[in-house]
Amino acid sequence: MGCISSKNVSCLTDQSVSPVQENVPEPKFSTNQQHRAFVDHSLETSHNSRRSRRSKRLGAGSDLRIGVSLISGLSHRNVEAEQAAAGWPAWLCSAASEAVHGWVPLKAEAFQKLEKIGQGTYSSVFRAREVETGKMVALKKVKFDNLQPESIRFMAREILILRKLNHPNIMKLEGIVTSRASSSIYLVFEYMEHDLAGLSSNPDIRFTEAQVKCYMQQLLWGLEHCHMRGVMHRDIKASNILVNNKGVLKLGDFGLANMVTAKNRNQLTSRVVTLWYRAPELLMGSTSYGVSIDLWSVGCVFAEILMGKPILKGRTEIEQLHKIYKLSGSPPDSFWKRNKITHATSFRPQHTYEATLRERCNELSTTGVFLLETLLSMEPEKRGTASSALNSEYFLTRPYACDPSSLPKYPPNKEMDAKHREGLRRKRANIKQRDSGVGRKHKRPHRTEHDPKSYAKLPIRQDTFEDKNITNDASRATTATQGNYYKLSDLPMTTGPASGFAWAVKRRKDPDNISTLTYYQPSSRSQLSGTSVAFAKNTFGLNLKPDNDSAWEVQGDDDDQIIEELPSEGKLSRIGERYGSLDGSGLDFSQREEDSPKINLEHLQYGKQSISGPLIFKSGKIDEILQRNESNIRQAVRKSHFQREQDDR
Ligand SMILES: Nc1ncnc2c1ncn2[C@@H]1O[C@H](COP(=O)(O)OP(=O)(O)OP(=O)(O)O)[C@@H](O)[C@H]1O
Repeated sequence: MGCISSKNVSCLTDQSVSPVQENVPEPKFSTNQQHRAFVDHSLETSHNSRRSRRSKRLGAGSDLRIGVSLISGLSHRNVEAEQAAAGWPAWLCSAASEAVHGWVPLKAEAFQKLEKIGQGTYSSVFRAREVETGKMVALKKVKFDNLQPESIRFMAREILILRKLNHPNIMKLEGIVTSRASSSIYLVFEYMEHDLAGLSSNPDIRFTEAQVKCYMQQLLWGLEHCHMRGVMHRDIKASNILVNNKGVLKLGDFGLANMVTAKNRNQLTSRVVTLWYRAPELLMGSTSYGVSIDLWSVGCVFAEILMGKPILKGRTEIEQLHKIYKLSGSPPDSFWKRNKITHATSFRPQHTYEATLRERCNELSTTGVFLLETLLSMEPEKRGTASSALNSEYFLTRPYACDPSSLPKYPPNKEMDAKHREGLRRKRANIKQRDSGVGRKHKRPHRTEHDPKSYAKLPIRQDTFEDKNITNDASRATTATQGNYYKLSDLPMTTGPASGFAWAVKRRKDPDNISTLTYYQPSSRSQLSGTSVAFAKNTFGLNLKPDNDSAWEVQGDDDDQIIEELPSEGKLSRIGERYGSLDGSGLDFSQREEDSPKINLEHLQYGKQSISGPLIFKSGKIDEILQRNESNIRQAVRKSHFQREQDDR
């Protein structure tokens, strides 16, 4: 698909600086050979055009690093003036002019905004009709603070990365809607009817092996393109994989994506990827990971479309890791020696786990199991690459991947629709329960299967550290012990009443004696994490039994009531993550992420309270923390509701 119609619009006005070949019909291919030919050709074109752009000293939008230096070579004032004349808002030109270089903004009147079709952590997505052509598009309203250059620059990073990519299996940015007077922007994408989360969770849809191969192949083609262009996606999950009615799959949401550069290789943040899809090295706090984290996520998606539900649904980082061990087997001794993991002892399970992947995927062909095992290897280097996955036996043996056009036309069913259905189901269940007078007081609704965001994002909600060296649960625990500091997230967490964590409620009832803070189980389905136990023991001298591995696990796959209360706190922490790599020096993709200054959430649009701010306090002030935390939770919930109302407008 080319640009939005050229009259209203305007993607790239200057074709010589176009980062992508605009207005070129999208290539279609259904075999690996056709795809390979496309990749070879596009890489060649890209290298040639880069060379010519470099020599012309133009082309800021295409090669991001070149872009930055070229822009800085030009007079910033001139560029800004030119962009302002083109209709871009001043705040955007001054903070991230390279993101829109060579483009002119689309006008809001060119689109008729229809219903809301998606709600992400950083965005609200609407279906819209392009007035002139009647074409359906998706308008993604990105959340950021236009008064904060850092916030603008990180929003702009998504634009720059999207402009760098050009592939039929990658969501293409078709334009940007804004105006000189506007404080917001909308990214314009082709409208996609489905996402893989919605399709795979639909009990009426069961994919054949040829269909699974078709989706997986398209996903891997798209990912191969990203990796070849040096882009790590860092948020691959079923809901970010969109599918249209022609059976074409596109990888979307590049909001957490980053470039792989020599400079940033060892300085990335580990707080990326939604928990259920997060690779073990990230859970262990790695800051020097590579594109193989995306392959792990692809493995999780592969299993999800085979099984109809996410395969690794942890609620905390440590529980996620434990579920991984149970699925892929605990790593051998050599793993710990070779990978030199800080605080390895905290991550090592007490028991050896045999892999259970084969049993869980017993309907999958041998070649499929082999590919899945490869993608879900504990050791990043054993996961291979997107290209090696595409060349695996799985795709080369019968039944071959079907042609996308032969895929059925599914009824609308996105992650969002699944949530709607779940909402209706809950309402009906509540009414029934109320009418029959059965059930607990204040019973909270259950979360849909496909809502990893709420709890998947929970564990990383408190990632603003006093000590920049603290990068994971284990190190938090250690530092806490040494420095007499602790974090709330290191304490045991159980389900409980809306007013706070169950253990916290129990603690309040007995405020004088902290050592009575024992393992709290009654109404809970979640239990203590191993790290929490060790931490509590070290810090408070508490004996928080049980001390076996099963304590890591949340019993059952059902939801956790208290976590239900926290979406906006999770949201804030994701914003913290996203903006956590700022150094105020512009859109330099090589900048350190791990060392970045703490994000000041106060300026974000959610309010002035530092909801997910530092939660490291001197020990002995537990009541203060509990109170503060509970009031933060309540505020976060109120703000989340308010924000949702605003977003819906
Ligand atoms: N082009 C599109 N067509 C149809 N729906 C879309 C499109 N792009 C996004 N959506 C819907 O909007 C949702 C949110 O979009 P997106 O994932 O880009 O936002 P985000 O704020 O980065 O979300 P997240 O919290 O998942 O990181 C998607 O899950 C999807 O259902």
